[in-house]
Amino acid sequence: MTSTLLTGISELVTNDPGLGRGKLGIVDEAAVVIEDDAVVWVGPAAEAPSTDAKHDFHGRAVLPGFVESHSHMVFSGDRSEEFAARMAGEKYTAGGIRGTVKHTRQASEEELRANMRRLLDESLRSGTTTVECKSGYGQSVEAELRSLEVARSLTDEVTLLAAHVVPPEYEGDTEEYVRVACEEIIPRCAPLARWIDVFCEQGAFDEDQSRRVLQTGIDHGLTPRVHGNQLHQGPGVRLAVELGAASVDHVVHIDSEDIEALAGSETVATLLPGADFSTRNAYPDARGLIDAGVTVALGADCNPGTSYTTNMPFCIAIAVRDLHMTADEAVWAATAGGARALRRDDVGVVRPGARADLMALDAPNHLHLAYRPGVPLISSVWQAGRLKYSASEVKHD
Ligand SMILES: N=CN[C@@H](CCC(=O)O)C(=O)O
Ligand SMILES: [Zn+2]
Repeated sequence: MTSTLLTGISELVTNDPGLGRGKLGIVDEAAVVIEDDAVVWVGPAAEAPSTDAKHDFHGRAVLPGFVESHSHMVFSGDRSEEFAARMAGEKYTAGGIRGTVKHTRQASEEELRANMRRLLDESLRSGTTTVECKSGYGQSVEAELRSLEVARSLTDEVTLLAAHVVPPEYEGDTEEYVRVACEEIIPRCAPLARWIDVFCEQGAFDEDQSRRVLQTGIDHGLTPRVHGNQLHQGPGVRLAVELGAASVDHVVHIDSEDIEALAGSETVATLLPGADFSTRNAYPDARGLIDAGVTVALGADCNPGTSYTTNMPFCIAIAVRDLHMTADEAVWAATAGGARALRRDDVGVVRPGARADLMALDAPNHLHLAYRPGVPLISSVWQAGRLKYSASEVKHD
């Protein structure tokens, strides 16, 4: 077993208040020792133990890799025209998902896998080392099975989004599609997933239909997560809390009772500001949620309809500028918050025993993630103890 000392760290974000300052557990002039895929030591560089090898970050800030707890990366097709129409004044509706269902059903498994791999590589280059991925653009037994096979070949965090939209063959008969989802899709697909999700929204699935889908998933061993309150005030948040969901995601159109329900629960509120940006939706009341004691995660929500970005630093910048989160809150939400939303304690933190998922910034501290929006600050990314990405240098001839 080779031990490697990571040193030259101007500021280390550990997300463990027992290791350093504040909620981010910051250690200045820090070092980290990794062995195989795990962190084995964290502390001030001056106290670092001797190791077999050494890597110098030359004064960069180092953080845990981002934990993306909400993505839809198994799809085919392009909806740039829909985006352009929205920017020209059209409203986003759940119906746009059907176009992606059509293309995804027509694509080969290899095409779907190549597309997801491309998006995962893109995520990694912007610092993301853990990615949850949903099905939901198949909406038939065969197409959902294929989507889940693709997702689980590339990530451990796989979600069966059995009810994302009513597919064209059941148009006008949502009840019949919910029956198919509960009696056919979920029983066949559940062994391939960890989570069950539903789009609880006007134009998608109502409270009762969403409850049946989630409960069927629970009966088949899956843990619920919910798309709720994205486009309208509705029952999503309260349903998520009632069923003990790990997370309710979007939570834009909420009231004080929703906040109260979340504050007294184990359900994380996952904010997806990239989707609100690209749909010209309102932004969620992050301050109201955080100040009430709700655990908040940030996700990029990569999907072809509402948020075709994998870039967590972009979401952090919006969260700070427009959701009025502090940079510390936004960085925590994109790392430890995402881990909470996935009920994981081995990622989103840098402490002994955690998986060695780290990123170095071309910056002296984490504030630069919000302070320098749009700038590719990610200098290198380590996943499970291996250097997976290193930014190339500009050539000066
Ligand atoms: N809101 C539902 N699902 C996706 C959008 C899917 C789509 O438009 O293709 C989301 O998280 O924003
Ligand atoms: Zn989504």
